[in-house]
Amino acid sequence: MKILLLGSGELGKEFTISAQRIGQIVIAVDSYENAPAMQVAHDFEIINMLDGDALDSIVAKHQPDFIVPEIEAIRTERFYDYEKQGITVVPSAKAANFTMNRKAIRDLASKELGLKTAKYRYATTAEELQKGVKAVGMPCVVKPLMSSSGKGQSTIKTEADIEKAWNYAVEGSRGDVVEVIVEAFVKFNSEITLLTVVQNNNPTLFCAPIGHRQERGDYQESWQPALISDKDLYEAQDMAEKVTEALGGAGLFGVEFFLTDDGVYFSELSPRPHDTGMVTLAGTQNFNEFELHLRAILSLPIFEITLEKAGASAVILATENATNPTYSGIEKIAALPKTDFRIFGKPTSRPYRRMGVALVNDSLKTPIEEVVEKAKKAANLVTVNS
Ligand SMILES: Nc1ncnc2c1ncn2[C@@H]1O[C@H](COP(=O)(O)OP(=O)(O)OP(=O)(O)O)[C@@H](O)[C@H]1O
Ligand SMILES: NCC(=O)N[C@@H]1O[C@H](COP(=O)([O-])[O-])[C@@H](O)[C@H]1O
Ligand SMILES: [Mg+2]
Repeated sequence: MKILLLGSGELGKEFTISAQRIGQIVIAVDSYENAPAMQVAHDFEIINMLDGDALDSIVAKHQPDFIVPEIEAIRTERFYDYEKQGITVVPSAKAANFTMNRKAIRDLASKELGLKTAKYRYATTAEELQKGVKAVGMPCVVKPLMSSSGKGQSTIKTEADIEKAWNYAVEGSRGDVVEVIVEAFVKFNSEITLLTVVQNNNPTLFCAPIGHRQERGDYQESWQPALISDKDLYEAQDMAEKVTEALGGAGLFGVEFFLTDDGVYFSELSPRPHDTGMVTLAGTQNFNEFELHLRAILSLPIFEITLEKAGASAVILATENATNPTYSGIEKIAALPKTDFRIFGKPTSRPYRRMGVALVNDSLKTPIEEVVEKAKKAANLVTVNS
C-alpha cells in the first residue's frame, strides 16, 4: 500500500519505520527539508500543508491508498474530497478535521456527547475574552483554537493577565482563525493519555494508561502504567470509546484526561500516535503505538494489547538555535541498563525543541516513580550542541 504521511516529525519517523518493516511504501511530507520521517521514507515532498492546492497536487501526483496526518496544521477540509475519491484518510476525514480546531472537538465532546470537560467559552477579541474569563472564573487557561504543543497557551490568574493572554494566544495561533478558548483551570491530581485503538473489523482496544507531566504546555516525562483507580479508568475508557466512535474510522487515538477528586475530565485528543505514547518505544507493550496505528489502518487484526513492562520516557531538549546540531553524552546513556534512546535527527534546533527521548523499562513490580527518575537522569546525560 502507498501511504502519504502528512507531517514528518519524530512520531512520523517511528511510524514510517514500522510501515517499512512490513513492506509498505511511505511518502513523507512536511514544510522543511530533511525532516525526521523523510530520512527513512521512500520519497518526500516539501509543501505548506495549510495550502489546499499544494495538498491537492501531491495527492494527485502520488495517488496514495492512505493519507496519514501526523500533525494538526493541515488544510483538513480537503480530506472530505480525498475520501470521496476513494482514498482512506486516517483515521477519518472528520477525525482529522474536527481535532484540528479545538472548538469542533470540544463542542462535539461536551455538547453532543455530554462528556465532562472544564467549563469553557470562546473569544474573538480581548473584550470577549474578558467576558469569557468572568464566565469560567479564575484561574483559567487560554489557548488559540488552532495550535499544539502548548503554543500560545497561558494561564490567567488575575485581571491584569487577560490582555497579555490574548496577545500571546494570537501570536501563537496558526492557521487563519483568530479565536481562543478559555477554560476553567482544572485542579487535577494527575493527567493521562489513554491510547485507544479502533479497528475496522475487531473490537476497540485500550493500552494501559500513560501518565505524563507537562511544562510550557509540552510533555517532559511520560510513564506507563499510570496509577489510576478502576472506576476512573472505566470512566475514561467509556469516554474514549464514545468520542472515537463519533469521529469514525480506524487507527490509534491519544485521548487526554485530567484525574481530579471529582472524577475524570475529558481534555482533548489526537487522532494519531501521541507524543507521550513514545514511552511504548521502551518495550512496555507487545506492540508500540506506531505499530498499533499501522495495523489498525491496514485492517490487520490486533488480538490483544499486553503490558509487558513498566516504562518511562523523558525528553531531550535543545537550548539554542543551531543548524545540524551534534549530541554529546550518547556513550553515557548507552552504558545504562534497561535504557534506550532516540535522537530524531532534526536538521535545526531552537530553545526547547524536542530533539530526542530517553526510554527506560523495568519490571512491573518497580515503583513507577523510580522508572521516571531513571529516565530523567538518562535524558540529562545527553546535551544538544550548536
Ligand atoms: N483547563 C486546564 N486546566 C489545567 N491544566 C490545563 C488545562 N488545559 C491545559 N492544561 C495543561 O496544559 C497541557 C497542554 O494542554 P493541551 O493538551 O490542551 O494543549 P496542546 O497545545 O494541544 O498540547 P499537545 O498538542 O501537546 O497535546 C495539558 O496537558 C495540561 O497539563
Ligand atoms: N504534540 C504534538 C507532537 O509532539 N508532534 C510531533 O512533533 C513534531 C513537530 O516537532 P517540531 O515542532 O520540533 O518540528 C510533529 O511532526 C510530531 O512528530
Ligand atoms: Mg494535549
